[in-house]
Amino acid sequence: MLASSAIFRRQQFLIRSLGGHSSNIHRERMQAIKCVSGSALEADGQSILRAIVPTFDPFRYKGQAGKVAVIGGCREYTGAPYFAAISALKIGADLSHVFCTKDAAGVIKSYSPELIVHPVLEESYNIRDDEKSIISSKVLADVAKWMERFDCLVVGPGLGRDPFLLDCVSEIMKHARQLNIPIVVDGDGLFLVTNNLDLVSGYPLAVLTPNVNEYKRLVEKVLDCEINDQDAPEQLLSLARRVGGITILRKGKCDIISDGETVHVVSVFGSPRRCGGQGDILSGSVAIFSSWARQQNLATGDNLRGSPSNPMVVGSIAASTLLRKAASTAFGKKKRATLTTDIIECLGISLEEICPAS
Ligand SMILES: NC(=O)C1=CN([C@@H]2O[C@H](COP(=O)(O)OP(=O)(O)OC[C@H]3O[C@@H](n4cnc5c(N)ncnc54)[C@H](OP(=O)(O)O)[C@@H]3O)[C@@H](O)[C@H]2O)[C@@H](O)CC1
Ligand SMILES: Nc1ncnc2c1ncn2[C@@H]1O[C@H](COP(=O)(O)OP(=O)(O)OP(=O)(O)O)[C@@H](O)[C@H]1O
Ligand SMILES: [Mg+2]
Repeated sequence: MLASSAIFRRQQFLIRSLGGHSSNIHRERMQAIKCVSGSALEADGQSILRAIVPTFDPFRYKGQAGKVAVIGGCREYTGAPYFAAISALKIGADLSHVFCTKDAAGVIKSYSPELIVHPVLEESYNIRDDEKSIISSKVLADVAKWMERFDCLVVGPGLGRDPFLLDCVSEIMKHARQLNIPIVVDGDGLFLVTNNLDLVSGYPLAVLTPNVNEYKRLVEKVLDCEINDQDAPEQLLSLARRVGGITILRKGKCDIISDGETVHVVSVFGSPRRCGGQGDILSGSVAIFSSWARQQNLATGDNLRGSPSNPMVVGSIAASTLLRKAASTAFGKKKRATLTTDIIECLGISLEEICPAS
């Protein structure tokens, strides 16, 4: 049974209690939220993982376990899109694509023959002003012809901040949204979205995965205030509501997840190493887990019993739980030498310990 129902009802009550009043009662409720952070708000990530990971079935064909695409990878950053895309595969996706710049494509291909790499994005330095309009249309067409096949896009790992490239990515996001394709936004995708909130506002299939820095920019832009660590769940709830009920996974010592309706915390200990790339593993993981949660909802026409009703929230909890377990296992083996690739190598065994393949 997922997420002990008494705890879940209690947290639903606490969240419903957040009404934006400034009364003493409201203050007390805020205190209650603070106190339950890490207890009643703690998600039962392992049960959620067991509920959404598909069983092996000889009648399933390639693609049914998930097809994801990462939009990212430029001259500077080739590791981030690789980490996101390979993590989705290692968890169990059937196909993982990367749409990146021409400079990055050869490098990313050389990391892994498993990834399908499309060298379609362009940066300003490579094109003339009079070419921009035609190239922008071509970039969108090159991605759009694949789009309907994907169960989820991850926008942003290693994308860079070139203005022309980001304009093209905005068009890609608008197209994905028209087709109702879920979008996980991370890294430089968050830079883009924070300055263009309409790209995700009111889209229930969007998940933002900000780190401390990215969250600060988002809070300042949307709520026009500073980060409030005392009332972190409450602030995240307000933020997710303000952006129209999208899901936000705030990364940090505890990962906090909200869609403006519920708040969940994943605080199981991961690793003390803070090497770059762990957030990229997370974004690729959210993509595949939320796809599986969505598939289950669509197949059964129902929510997973006892778990949050929003598949994007379910996928975020699952991803955070697995990443932390894999990071802990990798650190147990490699200690100070633990790197992101070591954590990726531990994704499979960590998932196996929670939900065995047979
Ligand atoms: N191998 C690769 O290819 C990887 C590529 N990556 C890609 O890089 C791109 C940019 O992503 P990002 O994470 O470096 O950008 P952002 O969050 O703006 O940080 C920038 C700077 O802000 C600071 N800072 C950070 N945290 C802070 C804190 N808590 N509190 C205070 N300050 C803090 C810190 O700078 P410092 O102050 O230490 O000099 C940090 O360096 C993006 O595309 C991403 O996907 C990564 O995925 C890694 C692996
Ligand atoms: N202080 C911390 N203690 C424990 N775990 C943490 C801490 N900060 C982050 N994490 C974990 O590391 C994961 C990645 O978060 P992080 O803040 O490093 O993302 P990021 O900065 O976007 O990473 P990347 O280098 O890939 O861009 C999160 O899911 C979280 O579980
Ligand atoms: Mg990041």
